[in-house]
Amino acid sequence: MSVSPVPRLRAVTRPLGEIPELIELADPASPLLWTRGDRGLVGIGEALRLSFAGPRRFEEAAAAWRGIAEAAEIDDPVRMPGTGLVALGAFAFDDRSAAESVLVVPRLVVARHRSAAWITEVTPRDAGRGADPELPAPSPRRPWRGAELPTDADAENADPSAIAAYLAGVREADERIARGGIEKIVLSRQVSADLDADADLRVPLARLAERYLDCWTFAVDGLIGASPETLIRSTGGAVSARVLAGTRARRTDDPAADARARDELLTSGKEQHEHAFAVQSVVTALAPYVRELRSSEEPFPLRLPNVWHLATDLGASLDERSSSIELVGALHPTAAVAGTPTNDAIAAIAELEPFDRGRYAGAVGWIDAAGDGEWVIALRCAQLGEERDGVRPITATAGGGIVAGSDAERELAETVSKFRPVTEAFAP
Ligand SMILES: C=C(O[C@@H]1C=C(C(=O)O)C=C[C@H]1O)C(=O)O
Repeated sequence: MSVSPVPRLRAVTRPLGEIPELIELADPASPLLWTRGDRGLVGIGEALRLSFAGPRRFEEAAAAWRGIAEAAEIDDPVRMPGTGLVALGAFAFDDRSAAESVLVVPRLVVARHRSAAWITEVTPRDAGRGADPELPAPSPRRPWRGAELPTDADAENADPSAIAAYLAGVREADERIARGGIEKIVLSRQVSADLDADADLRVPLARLAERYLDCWTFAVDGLIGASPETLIRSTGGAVSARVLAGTRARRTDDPAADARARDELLTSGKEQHEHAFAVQSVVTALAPYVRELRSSEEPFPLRLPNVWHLATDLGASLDERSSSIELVGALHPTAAVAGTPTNDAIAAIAELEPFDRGRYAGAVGWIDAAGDGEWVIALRCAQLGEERDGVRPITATAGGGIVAGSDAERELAETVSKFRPVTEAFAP
């Protein structure tokens, strides 16, 4: 999409004297949120929405955003990451996806970074200057009835044909890998349910943010989740990323079994090998854009409430002023969510997964006028659809990397663990 004429926006940021409750300020029906621990931002209303599709979606979004940022008048005495003009975004996984990729500029942004808090109002530049933005009152909580996402094969409303298709896909992927030429294919499956159309989406967001402290909890255009995997964080020339690959379910009921699960993950040759693929794919994609790329020496165990992951953190200095969306475009899709080699893995996913991933395994995050921002891989998430007959469909997706010797039933069990953040967040 080309944005012409370029919208001319004014962003006015002012410090806040109190620390706001971000989630409470979110719109209960269409929240815009990005938060982790004592930092984050909530968007209220929309000043501008841009939509992109196809193989050039990242480039087009980066170019459109650069034009909008250059044409904007920004009054920002606070000057921290996320002050001034910001957009939240969500990008589809596949070049051929029917799902829109979007950048949304909220009309109001309320944000905090540790003990600092601020508010930003965005208006058209030609509208004239108004009074300073004021903190709005949160809307009252609505009743919550939730939805039961049938992730277990033996759940009452499970879809046996979808589970059979997933298992057949994993076996076929394993055979293709055994024949050679392709090393890893990430396969996923979907589960759906209906949610009351007037459900208060602050309920699942508060649950995710409270439980998944090491994850970014997000809500952008109906995509809601809490992801542990930082695709790219870019602030003032410093970039970082967190690569995950390798998973074991947590055994929180039995500390000794839980420690064994962690140790097995750390010592498994298969998991270490799969992890190395994923790290290499990020290093190769990032290398042309950065200097002084460094990584944690060995993969470390990342403990989440539902799973253990093998994790590697990367850090580097940005070479030129590439925007965070350009970096996302260069990195996507990593081996963690597609496989290796990338193009063969993407083709295999299109053949073996009987659905469009939409924004699952795409990118979700935010960008500011300088191009800085934070983006995660859209994992542990669900997409809400449009209202029909008083309900909104909710579809969650989870998957895992299939490599030589993967076992289909174990992979199925792993998806159940990966669905947990979302099933528990949306539960009654
Ligand atoms: C594909 C997902 O997760 C990815 C796959 C992992 C794996 O195969 O071990 C681990 C973390 C993520 O990179 C998902 O959560 O749906």
